[in-house]
Amino acid sequence: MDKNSKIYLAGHRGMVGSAIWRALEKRGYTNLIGRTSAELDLRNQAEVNAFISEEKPDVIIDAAARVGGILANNDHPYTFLMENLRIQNNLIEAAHHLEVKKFIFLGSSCIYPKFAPQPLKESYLLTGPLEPTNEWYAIAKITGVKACQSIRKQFGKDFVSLMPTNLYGTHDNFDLKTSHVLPAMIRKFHEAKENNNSTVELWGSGSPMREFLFVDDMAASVVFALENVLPDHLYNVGTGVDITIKELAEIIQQKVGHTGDIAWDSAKPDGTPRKLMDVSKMHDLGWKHKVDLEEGIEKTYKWFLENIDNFKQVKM
Ligand SMILES: NC(=O)C1=CN([C@@H]2O[C@H](COP(=O)(O)OP(=O)(O)OC[C@H]3O[C@@H](n4cnc5c(N)ncnc54)[C@H](OP(=O)(O)O)[C@@H]3O)[C@@H](O)[C@H]2O)C=CC1
Ligand SMILES: C[C@H]1O[C@H](OP(=O)(O)OP(=O)(O)OC[C@H]2O[C@@H](n3cnc4c(=O)[nH]c(N)nc43)[C@H](O)[C@@H]2O)[C@@H](O)[C@@H](O)C1=O
Repeated sequence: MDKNSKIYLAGHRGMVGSAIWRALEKRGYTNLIGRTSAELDLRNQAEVNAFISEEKPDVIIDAAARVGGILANNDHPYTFLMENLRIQNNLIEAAHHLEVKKFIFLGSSCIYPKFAPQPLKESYLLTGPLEPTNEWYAIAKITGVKACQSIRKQFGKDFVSLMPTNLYGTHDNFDLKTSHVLPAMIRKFHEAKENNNSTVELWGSGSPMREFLFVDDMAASVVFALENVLPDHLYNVGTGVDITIKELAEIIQQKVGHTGDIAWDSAKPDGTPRKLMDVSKMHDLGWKHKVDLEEGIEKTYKWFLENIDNFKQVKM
């Protein structure tokens, strides 16, 4: 990939988008473009078409989406289904008409069936029912995967989908109503420590298992997909290692230095029992994560402390 290629990074201010932007700059890419949602609402097809036909990017990376943790997904099914369909359809269609050289779509591990064998292979897609707490978001993401696959099949274009496992890291969402579990735990344990070690309330039973990938490793996988023609349309991106939510809580509690109790709120959903990725396809091509969970949590907690006064507000 030519370092002067014009790359439009949709969602460049998000947790993942900002990490991809940093990774591309570090790698020497000089012609990056990004727009905030206030500047360009990707749900609006006319705005997207006008922007893409004016800018004519060589590459589009789609890291823009309506994103949230288990409760936000469960409580706002229409928003997660329709906003994601609109954003990705507008980008994919505009990219197809413009004849971009490459399109990279980011999905999520929740596309796989709730009770699929573990670890999850890419071939398990559409082999069983989805996890109900995020089936709406998952259906939007599956549609994105299929749109990219169909463009490859019908027109031979280089559209590729990466399916990240649960991500976390710098620029994460620490809003407790909409965040994912890892940033929520950092904030809850930190605030409880500041509050003289009061009890921390966490959701569900603590027994579900999750796999966590640090966001800079995710960004490296996107750069890898940009710089290589991947032979297939769909690739899992993760560490291949998972832990229980209870074990995660114990690690974060210790890193943050909280010594109080944990209470598990059984009125909140557990979600899928397990969704460990089989990452052998990406490993075989040469990408592998570098940051282990403990190091990633330390980096994220450091960023949390440095940015405690400016967290993003997420409106649902
Ligand atoms: N976080 C995670 O654990 C996981 C994330 N993913 C996927 O990774 C991608 C990035 O997620 P992440 O960085 O965590 O999410 P964030 O919420 O941090 O960022 C989302 C980005 O999307 C942009 N966006 C949202 N709606 C619109 C819109 N209508 N018009 C224009 N831009 C919009 C936002 O722009 P702005 O800031 O300008 O409003 C923001 O930059 C998504 O596709 C997500 O599904 C997959 C698996 C796990
Ligand atoms: C990336 C992925 O993210 C979402 O799926 P999820 O993995 O279930 O999301 P989560 O990170 O919010 O929760 C993981 C586990 O952790 C438990 N948990 C405990 N205590 C808190 C807590 O305080 N906050 C949150 N959010 N969860 C908590 C929680 O009950 C659950 O058992 C999808 O909707 C979808 O968006 C998607 O693809």
